[in-house]
Amino acid sequence: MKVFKFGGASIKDAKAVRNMVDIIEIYHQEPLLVVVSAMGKTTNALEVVQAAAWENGDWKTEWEKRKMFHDEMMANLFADPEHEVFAVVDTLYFQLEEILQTAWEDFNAMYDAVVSFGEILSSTIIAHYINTRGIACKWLDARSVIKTDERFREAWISWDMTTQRIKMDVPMLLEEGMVLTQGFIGSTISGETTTLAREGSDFSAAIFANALDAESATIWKDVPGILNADPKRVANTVKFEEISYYEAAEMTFYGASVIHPKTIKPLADKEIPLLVKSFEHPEDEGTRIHRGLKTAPLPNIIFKDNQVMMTFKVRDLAFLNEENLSLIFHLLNRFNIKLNMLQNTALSLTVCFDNRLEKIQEVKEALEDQFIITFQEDLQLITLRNYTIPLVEEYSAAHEIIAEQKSRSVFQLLVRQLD
Ligand SMILES: Nc1ncnc2c1ncn2[C@@H]1O[C@H](COP(=O)(O)OP(=O)(O)O)[C@@H](O)[C@H]1O
Ligand SMILES: N[C@@H](CC(=O)OP(=O)(O)O)C(=O)O
Repeated sequence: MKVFKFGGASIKDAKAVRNMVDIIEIYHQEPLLVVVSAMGKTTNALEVVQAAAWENGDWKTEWEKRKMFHDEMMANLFADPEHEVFAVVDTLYFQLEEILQTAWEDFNAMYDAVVSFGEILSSTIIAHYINTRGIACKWLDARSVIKTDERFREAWISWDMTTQRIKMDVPMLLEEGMVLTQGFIGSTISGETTTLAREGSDFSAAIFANALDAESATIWKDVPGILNADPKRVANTVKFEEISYYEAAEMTFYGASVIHPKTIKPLADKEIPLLVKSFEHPEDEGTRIHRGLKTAPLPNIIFKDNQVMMTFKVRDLAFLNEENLSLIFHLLNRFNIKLNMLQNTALSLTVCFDNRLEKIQEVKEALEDQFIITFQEDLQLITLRNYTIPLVEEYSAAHEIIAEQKSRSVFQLLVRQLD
């Protein structure tokens, strides 16, 4: 069996959804599980709705716009205005409005309950539409099989339970037709909705592929495959025909946003190839990520925006020893901060991480007694993997460099973010 994943860009309007189903039509004769994300920018919109509702502000204006977006999508896809999908989606709207009017104690739990509706709505509409195209399609609520802990907004998978449930439920459904489910969402043991962190639908596809021992997982994107850089930022990019799991894992770690970083491991563990293909040109080869390549890795350029650099300096002239370092790392881990670069001297440690709301304040409050803490925002991290000297010179000359670091294959420049 195969697993496909279609992200927000591939289902951003009715034309895109029709194109997605054209692709499915080619493959649905063999067992197929399809994971979808929310349509277009719905997740961003629902984040705004939820934040407004949390503050008892005006959530209705943005929500009405999102409802209209989905209504227009359905009007475009379903010729029959009496089609049952309209009533089903109305019920979902009603459920979400109830959630938005509930008094929540935990911001993150409320976030997951609300934002997950992006995927629930898209999968409901698309499953009905696929059926109208004469393809048998079973809708699966991913929350019934993807089980997680209670870290709302960035939940961790309970692997044993998830694998067991997928193995128990999905093969039966696949006997009746293709299965359509949601990326990004799961639930706790007690049934509360969780999400796997932004852009987590690629990871969901990898989880399903792993549990079902799929022959391959295909992620359909608006690019021809994995390129040596984001084509939105760099001209004349080159597509990789194939790369190793190792290369792909490193690229995503440093911030190549084409695939979610957690996607690679579940596939590599079972040696399931990952194909990244263009939904605009489905006949083209795309990029194949698999095991054991001997080819020399090519240079690639990766950008990470909105970085903060933080320096911890000892308060006396005692050196920054292992005990100090472990205290800092322990707290960074507790606040779920992933370091993108780090440097140390005898008296200080400098780290760089994604500048997310409240993180700087949390770290400062926790460690200010022990260290002098300074920080600088609005930075960009540029990672040049398998770099060449001319590439380093080109990027160094074009930016104001705040810090830099190099190893044998990776050159990192922390620079002031250009507008
Ligand atoms: N190395 C890269 N190769 C290809 N695309 C990249 C790369 N790095 C970043 N991207 C960006 O990833 C985008 C596709 O990912 P994303 O927008 O998350 O898709 P979706 O949300 O539809 O799953 C591309 O449009 C491109 O701008
Ligand atoms: N809809 C979620 C999950 C996701 O992965 O989306 P996409 O596949 O469009 O990146 C998000 O926007 O974060």
